[in-house]
Formats: sequence, structure tokens, C-alpha cells
Amino acid sequence: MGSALLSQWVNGPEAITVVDPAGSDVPDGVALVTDRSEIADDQFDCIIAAVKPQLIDDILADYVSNLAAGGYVLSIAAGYSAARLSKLMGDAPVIRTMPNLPAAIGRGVSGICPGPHANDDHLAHAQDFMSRAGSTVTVDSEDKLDRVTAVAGSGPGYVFEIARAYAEAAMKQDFTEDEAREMVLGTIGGAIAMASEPGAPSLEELRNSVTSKAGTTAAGLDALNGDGGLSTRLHDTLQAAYDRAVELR
Ligand SMILES: NC(=O)C1=CN([C@@H]2O[C@H](COP(=O)(O)OP(=O)(O)OC[C@H]3O[C@@H](n4cnc5c(N)ncnc54)[C@H](OP(=O)(O)O)[C@@H]3O)[C@@H](O)[C@H]2O)C=CC1
Ligand SMILES: O=C(O)[C@@H]1CCC=N1
Repeated sequence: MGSALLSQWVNGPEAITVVDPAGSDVPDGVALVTDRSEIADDQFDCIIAAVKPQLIDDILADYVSNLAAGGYVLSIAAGYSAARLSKLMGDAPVIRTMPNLPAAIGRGVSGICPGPHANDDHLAHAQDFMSRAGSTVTVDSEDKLDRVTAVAGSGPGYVFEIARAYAEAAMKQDFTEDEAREMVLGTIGGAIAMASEPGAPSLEELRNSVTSKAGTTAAGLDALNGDGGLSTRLHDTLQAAYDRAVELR
């Protein structure tokens, strides 16, 4: 996720240093170090926590002395609470965000939640930073951010899985993998673009406009969600993701 954001963050004025022990590729203009010792004496206005939540305790505390006076810590980690991170980082100001993977093409959706000691300047920077990767929504509680995580942070995973299953079903209707992928992604992309037009009808109205009385779509929709199974499954999906975020706090 860090690389996806980095690909958009480089379009701004900040000088960015990435610490990655694996030494992966970084965009032009970004400094890469593979060991914190290489930047031991350096100061940064913003430290970004982009490792897995389970690794934050082991990794981030080493960077307390790298945070410049007046700076803040920006976390993209799921669940891990701002209060816990602030404490770990010597009572530093913390802002939590929850981006999603289409940030890689500037089409992400990011939740932003100011945490302990964060001031308006920190929040303004975080909003500017995240908006380079797509749209943002600022929420006023971490519980809400954990719900953004369930809906949008994990969301591309659900969408890719739905598209994968949809394409698999298309292949069972005697299409090749390439044909199925093209038809399914074209159909999803076209439908989403239409629903996203300014002034577009509600999603329910759009669905109804495809559904001829006693026609093929009605037959398909009955199999898809006639018993409410899809609605229940999606409710359970979001609830399970939220519950996991709560466990990671
Ligand atoms: N994936 C997603 O769509 C989203 C992820 N997030 C959050 O982003 C964070 C990263 O997740 P994700 O990108 O999926 O996970 P990854 O494992 O792909 O990324 C974590 C990166 O941290 C690196 N790393 C490991 N140890 C260190 C260290 N000591 N110092 C610096 N870097 C280190 C890893 O390197 P290596 O691979 O070599 O171990 C890896 O490149 C998580 O906190 C997650 O909750 C938030 C929103 C969406
Ligand atoms: O699966 C995860 O935990 C991360 C957070 C949201 C998306 N990926």
C-alpha cells in the first residue's frame, strides 16, 4: 500500500525518504535506505507508518528521535489505534488514515482521522497528502475510521473477488478467460461509470432500468439475491472486516 501512495505522493513538494529493508524500487526523486542507521541523525516533519499493524510495536519506536519538533506521525495501518501509536512514539501527534489500493492510479478513497496531539496544520497536510491519491473523507472518531476500513480500505479486495467469481461464471458459459475478463470488467466498469455520472439515478433505479418485466435480468437477479442471500453476505463481509480492525486496535 505504501508504494501505491508513494507513486502519487511524489507529485508534491515534500522530500521523501523510504526505509525498506528489502530495498524495493522507489520513484525518481525519492531517497531509499535499507537500514534506519543510515538516517539515524536525520529529522523528518512526518513519519509514515506503512508496515503491517502487527509489526508497528517492533519497528516504529526506533524512529522516535527522527521526528522533528512540530512534526507528526501518519499511519496507514488498519486498526492500530492512534493513542497506542502516539504513546509508542513518545506522545507524538498522530493522524490515522485508511487508504485503498486504487490510490496507485490516483483513484483511491481514503478515510482520515486526527488522533492525539494532532493540530490543524497536521490535519491540513494529511488531507493534502492523501488527496493526491484520490478522494478523502475526514471522520471524527477512530471507530468510524475502522468502519471506513471495512467499507473502503478492504473494499477493492471484495470487488476483485466478485469480479473474479463473475468471470469464472462467464467461463462456464463457454467463454475463454480473456473474453470473460474483458466482458466482465467492461460491464462492471461501464455500469460504475454510468452510476457515477452527475445526477445519475439511485442504484435501485439503475438496477430496475436494466430489469425488463419477466426478462433475463429478473431471472438472474432472483438467483443472485432473491432470498436476500447476497445482502446478508455483504453485511457479514463488512462486519467481519470491522471486527478484525477492532481486534487490531
Ligand atoms: N494492502 C492494502 O490494500 C491496504 C493496506 N493498508 C495498511 O498498509 C500497511 C501495509 O500493508 P500492505 O501493503 O498490505 O503490506 P506489505 O507487507 O505489502 O507492506 C509492508 C511493507 O513493509 C515492509 N517492511 C517490513 N519490515 C520493515 C521494516 N523494519 N522497516 C520498513 N519497512 C518494513 C515490508 O517489506 P517486506 O515485504 O520485505 O517484508 C513491505 O514492503 C498495513 O498496516 C495495512 O493495514 C491500508 C489500506 C489498504
Ligand atoms: O487487509 C488489511 O488488513 C489491509 C487493511 C485494508 C486493506 N488491507
